Amino acid sequence: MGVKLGILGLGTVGTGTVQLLQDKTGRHPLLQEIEIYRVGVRSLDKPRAVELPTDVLTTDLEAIVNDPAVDIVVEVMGGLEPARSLILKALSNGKHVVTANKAAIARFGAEIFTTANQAGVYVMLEAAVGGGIPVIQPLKQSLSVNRINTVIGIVNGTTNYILTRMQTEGSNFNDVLADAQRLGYAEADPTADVDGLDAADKIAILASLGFGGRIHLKDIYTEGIRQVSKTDIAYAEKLGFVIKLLAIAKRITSAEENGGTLLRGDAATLSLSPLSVRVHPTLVPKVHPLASINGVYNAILVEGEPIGQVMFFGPGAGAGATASAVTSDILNLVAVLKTNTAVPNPLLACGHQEYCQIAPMAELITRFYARFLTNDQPGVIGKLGTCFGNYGVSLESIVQTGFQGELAEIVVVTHDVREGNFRQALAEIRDFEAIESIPSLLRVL
Ligand SMILES: NC(=O)c1ccc[n+]([C@@H]2O[C@H](COP(=O)([O-])OP(=O)(O)OC[C@H]3O[C@@H](n4cnc5c(N)ncnc54)[C@H](OP(=O)(O)O)[C@@H]3O)[C@@H](O)[C@H]2O)c1
Ligand SMILES: N[C@@H](CCO)C(=O)O
Ligand code: NA
Repeated sequence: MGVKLGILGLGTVGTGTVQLLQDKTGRHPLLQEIEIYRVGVRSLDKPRAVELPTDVLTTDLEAIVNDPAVDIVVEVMGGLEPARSLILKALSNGKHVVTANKAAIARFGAEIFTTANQAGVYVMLEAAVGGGIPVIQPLKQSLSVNRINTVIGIVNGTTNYILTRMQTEGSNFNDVLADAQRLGYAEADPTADVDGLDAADKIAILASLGFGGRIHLKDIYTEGIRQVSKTDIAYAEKLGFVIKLLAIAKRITSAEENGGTLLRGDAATLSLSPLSVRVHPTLVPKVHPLASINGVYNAILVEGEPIGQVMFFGPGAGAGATASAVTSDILNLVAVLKTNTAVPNPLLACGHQEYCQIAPMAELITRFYARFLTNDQPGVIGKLGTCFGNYGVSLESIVQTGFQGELAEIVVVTHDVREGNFRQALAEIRDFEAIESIPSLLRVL
């Protein structure tokens, strides 16, 4: 008997998934076991790129998740509701779920995984982060024995495309965004992408898997790329950096907490020490592996002990790539159904109960890049240096190369500093008579 799928949504990802399921030749033989039993959509009148028997397509999505014949529900409709309720209903009805919906998982993961565990079924979400890139299963399975220290990702293709074009063309954010929208690389409402919200959803999921606890989205510091200017991209270039929107989850070591030199903590300390989880544009040294990830591509760098660094790279979106992840999840579940074991596989299930402790941004130890517009007076650089010194902020470089009209432009890169100290220094500097404005402030990897 075949495994019956109820697919919710037949848009980009749903269509890609149906195409993959219908094109079995040369792929894994388990695909033969799968029947596309129902596909739920909003409108039956829309033209579709795939052919399905007439009784398969329906607008009654409730009926799909309540149908006893359906074994696996594939949620590729997106949005928060009714996606959340339909996932919960499917799980309560004893169906496994595959979803590509990072927004729903990042917000409702706690109730979704609790419901799945109570019902003894699995929620698979490989497509939710990094699209086609295998990163969820590697974190859950292949890397599970590692003590994860850092997960850093370029996890939003739209913003990486915009920043790459700004870099290569020397263009403004607004011009590139408008062009990206015209070409279909950015959505009409680009908020979730350009303001970093999509990346925050994704790093919440990755951090939860990497560090073994739940994450409150509200605890993630999130800054998008609207403020990144072509001036900063040009300065970064001169200083040996590119600007990327990074999503970062990092274990803060006890030594960092104490503001001291880095030491590797023991297991007990690591399990208790808080995380830094954040999304922001970042100056990345050109020699760093993430610096060369361009265009719509995504990459996720994981650093763990004992493995060291591993990087996952590939297409973070698109019909075929995302369908690859969705369909691999489906195959995993078909294998589970065929082996018919009553004992849940702890490497497939998500059993986190506790929430991770997230450190406030003021405690972050990082390098900073800052650009100042000042009146061109004697002693300004000296005063900046002295004020930073008073707050324990050590400067790695300070350059004054350009002018913006009458105003001199001074760019500073710091050594590692405590963010709180740096901001205290900046508050004082803002009041200097010679300082006109501080147009940019970016963290440096
Ligand atoms: N696109 C990508 O490359 C990509 C990559 C990774 C993850 N994802 C995730 O995958 C999910 C789907 O994305 P997508 O790009 O495929 O979206 P999409 O093209 O907008 O397709 C959404 C589909 O869901 C159906 N739908 C939506 N709301 C519905 C409702 N209330 N009732 C019935 N049907 C409804 C739509 O029906 P109609 O066709 O009748 O309108 C459509 O078929 C999202 O969670 C997204 O974040 C997408
Ligand atoms: N909007 C997302 C799509 C994949 O989640 C991006 O730009 O990467
Ligand atoms: Na993925």
